[in-house]
Amino acid sequence: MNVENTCIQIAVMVPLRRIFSYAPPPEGRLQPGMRVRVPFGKGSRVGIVLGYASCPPDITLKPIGQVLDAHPVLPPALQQLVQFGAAYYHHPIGDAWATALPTLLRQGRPLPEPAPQGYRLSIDEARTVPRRLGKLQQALREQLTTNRVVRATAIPKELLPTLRQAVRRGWIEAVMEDTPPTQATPSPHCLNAEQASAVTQLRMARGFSAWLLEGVTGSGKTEVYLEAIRPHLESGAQILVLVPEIGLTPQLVERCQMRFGARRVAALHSAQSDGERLRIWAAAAAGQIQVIIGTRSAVFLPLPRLAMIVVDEEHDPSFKQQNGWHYSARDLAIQRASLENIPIVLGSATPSLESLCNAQKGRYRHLQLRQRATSADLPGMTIVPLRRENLQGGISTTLLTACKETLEAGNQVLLFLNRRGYAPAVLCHDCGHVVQCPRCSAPMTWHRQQERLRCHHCGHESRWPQACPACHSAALITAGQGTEQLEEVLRQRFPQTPIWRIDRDALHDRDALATAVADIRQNRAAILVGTQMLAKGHHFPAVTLVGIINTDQGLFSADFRAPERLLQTVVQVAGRAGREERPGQVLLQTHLPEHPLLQSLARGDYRPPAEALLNERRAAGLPPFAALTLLRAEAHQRYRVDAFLSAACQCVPPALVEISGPLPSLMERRAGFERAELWIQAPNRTQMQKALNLWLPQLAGLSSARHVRWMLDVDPLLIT
Ligand SMILES: Nc1ncnc2c1ncn2[C@@H]1O[C@H](COP(=O)(O)OP(=O)(O)OP(=O)(O)O)[C@@H](O)[C@H]1O
Ligand SMILES: [Zn+2]
Repeated sequence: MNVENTCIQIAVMVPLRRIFSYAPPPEGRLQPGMRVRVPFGKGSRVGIVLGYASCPPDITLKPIGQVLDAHPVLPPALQQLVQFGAAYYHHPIGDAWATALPTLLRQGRPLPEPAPQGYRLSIDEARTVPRRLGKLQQALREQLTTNRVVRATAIPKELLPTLRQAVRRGWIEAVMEDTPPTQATPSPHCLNAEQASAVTQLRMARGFSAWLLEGVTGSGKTEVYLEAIRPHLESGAQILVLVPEIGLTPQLVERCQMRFGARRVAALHSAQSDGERLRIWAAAAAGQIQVIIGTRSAVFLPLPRLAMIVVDEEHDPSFKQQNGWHYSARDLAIQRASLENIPIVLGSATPSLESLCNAQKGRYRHLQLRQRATSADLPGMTIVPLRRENLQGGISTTLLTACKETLEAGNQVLLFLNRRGYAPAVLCHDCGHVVQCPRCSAPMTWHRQQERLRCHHCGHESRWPQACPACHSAALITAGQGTEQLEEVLRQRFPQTPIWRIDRDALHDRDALATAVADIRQNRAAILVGTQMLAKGHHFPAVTLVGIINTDQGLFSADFRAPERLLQTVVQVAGRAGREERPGQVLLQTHLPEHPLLQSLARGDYRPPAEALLNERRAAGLPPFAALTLLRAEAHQRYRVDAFLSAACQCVPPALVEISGPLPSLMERRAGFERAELWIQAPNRTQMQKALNLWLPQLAGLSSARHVRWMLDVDPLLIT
């Protein structure tokens, strides 16, 4: 007789592509989404209950070690989201769960009880209160009433033990949720017609719908989000705002707190301690926080009364995780909105080509803000041809003159250069040899302040070489400029002017950036030199001149998305100029003044060059007009990488996809690993998924797979 056994399926938090079966505990039924500790290998691991299944009777199952939760840690919709994301990006389910949960929960710590918001006398106080009250009890009772919640912080410290005892006895009750809901302050501005129309449409949205809010820099997109979410907050609902970087959270948190009250708004990001993150996570999950502003992983935050999701700067590549689970938080946010049947808004001045395409196809509703919200005009853009120009530290005379005039008028200058360090390369003046990272196929960057050569890819460091490794000459020189050098040149030219350098070396953390931003806003004439960090979302009222030092970097890259990113960066950086009364101007330094992309960009609008790039993608059969996946392999020996990729090529399901490769990666060597990849192209995502589902089990079974590290990047964003 063939009697089937029941087993329980567990996503164990390890990077293995399989689900594990255990014997169910004798009593109590476990629910999907609960954490358990299970015996695994020689030790134990935390895992997530996926469900019950039947298994053959001849298998002996190990019992589950310990049940960690009384309830699922994520609600059903988010369990589905993790499941979907693991399947779509073909990532091990256990590791996907580990990524979705805060570190302490992943380690098996108990879910903290959320702290009560306040206290009141319970309704049957008359029945439960002791007949004779002590002095402290009397004092406590005088503080409280039945119909009003008194905040925990308002109760004197010496009464707290008495309070706890009273709660246990039942004559005082702890209130977990705030009532009544927020009284939000309306916008201090009178919204213009386009803003008002966007707000009206968003407020009317019911059920799932995706909206692209395309608004030029300074058009008041944030104001639109705030006004669109206000009625939700007033009715007690929750809003999730995803931002690409923690650097952008402080200003947004501050703006939201001013409007909706400090306690209603919180940020969740990687700079917080594990304990702090868990506390915020639990408070949000208990419905105590109404607006949560977070980076990538906040997309998995449980929010019982979620009414709308906002993804700000949706074009930003930081939404895509670059290691481990390669998920796009923006794309999963859309999936989440659909699962929870709520609207989602993607906002940007420079929408990604994917989102533009979705808007054109009618998959997203398109909202546009074509004018700046203040009376300011968008800055004019001028191309500065560099050929034959006299350059000082990479700055042309034209740009230097413009800096001088701007400073003399008491305004601020922002110079953008997306390269940290003093110089991006060190080379031999005699033989031309470039000093390479010994572990990567990339030159070392010179950091003069620390007197170190550093590899920006693997972190390898060394001293300035005593002689050229190739010809032993001592004539080593730096080549090219980084922000450190730019700062130095400017200090010589403008010794009286305050200069801020804003990059990861100068400002280590979020607080340093926030302080710098605040100082800059207070100051008059000043120069800001910075990388990407400076480009995003900041509002500097006194900046009237923006200079882009090295426009051409993005035109030579082998990454097919580089021109799109160049376009977005230039428009975003340019958008920092002339945001208030004083008009702004932007100077683009380039060796390729006739380049059609730059010509089109210099006319000021994002859309025409973006459309041109979309046409190129269509012609080349690249995303968003096709689905793309990368299979990358790494090993210490190149032949192992090639053997695996060639074998992988052989078992591709025919006719579903097209394969190019094996091709060496853009960085052929990184951190000591040889790297190569296959490019898999399909006409659409459905076909791609079909092919990957057939292909992946075979890949894992290849004997050559044991000698390489391999990973799939579905919808790759940054090609490295
Ligand atoms: N209707 C309005 N009238 C006047 N000022 C406004 C209005 N709406 C927004 N502003 C102001 O304009 C400035 C820019 O607004 P906001 O930061 O919302 O723009 P944004 O589109 O999000 O900007 P960016 O994308 O460039 O970072 C802010 O100082 C804001 O207070
Ligand atoms: Zn390196």
